[in-house]
Amino acid sequence: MDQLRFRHAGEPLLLDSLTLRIRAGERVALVGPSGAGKSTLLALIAGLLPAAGGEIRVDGLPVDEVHARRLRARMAWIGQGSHVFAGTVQRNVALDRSGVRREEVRDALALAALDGVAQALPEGSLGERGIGLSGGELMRLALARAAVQPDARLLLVDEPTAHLDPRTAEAVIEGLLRLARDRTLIVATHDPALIARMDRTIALNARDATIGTATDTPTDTPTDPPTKTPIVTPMAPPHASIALGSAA
Ligand SMILES: Nc1ncnc2c1ncn2[C@@H]1O[C@H](COP(=O)(O)OP(=O)(O)OP(=O)(O)O)[C@@H](O)[C@H]1O
Repeated sequence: MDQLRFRHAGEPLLLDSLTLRIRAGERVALVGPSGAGKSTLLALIAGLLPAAGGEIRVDGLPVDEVHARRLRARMAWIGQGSHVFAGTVQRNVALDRSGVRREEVRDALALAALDGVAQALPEGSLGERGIGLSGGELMRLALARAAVQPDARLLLVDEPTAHLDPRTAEAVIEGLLRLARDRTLIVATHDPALIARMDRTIALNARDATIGTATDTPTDTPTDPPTKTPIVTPMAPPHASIALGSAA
């Protein structure tokens, strides 16, 4: 993205002159204090919010109304607010994709470690058996949904381990890493365990610091804690874009 600017209606500028390049297959943690704009940036990348200036490109295509439909198919949004409808976990994974094969759903459930609850009815669904799912299982349901979208090469993930106990969080992280093997991953998170598993950390500063400035840090090894002295890496032209992982 190049010189990206954004403000919520009636609010001060939240992101200013944000220039980033994310390469195909990279796993990137978007970090920063609450309110720094991590979820907002994910929504901008997804084309759910219009930028006030600058440009975001995904796989060379500008994220705008003209390309919205094509790009939507290339992205998957994974968040705790994922909607569930009345029906089993298995049906919730298949959604209304008429082309999805039974084996693909089975593989997606296995990837998200949901095979044991394939026939359960998520909480809030209207079925008779009302077994319900935990927060971690709902997050893994969102992972499994992304897994049956072969064209979704860019995973936009919002706080996948928030409010989860460490064991469940680890299961979600493992599922996410398996899913991201041949895809590009951008994850907004505060979780050091998840940050440590990413290739790179991009830190957004709070509004009262330098508005929307990003600092960019490689995450050296999985065992290293997130570094406290991020290196600012100004992007050389061509200012870029987010490239998508190639198909497996
Ligand atoms: N629809 C909206 N209208 C106005 N302001 C909004 C809207 N959505 C978010 N904001 C504000 O924009 C700022 C950034 O919010 P955002 O959710 O992107 O932050 P975040 O870094 O993801 O925070 P957290 O870590 O708490 O999830 C916050 O100050 C928030 O109150």
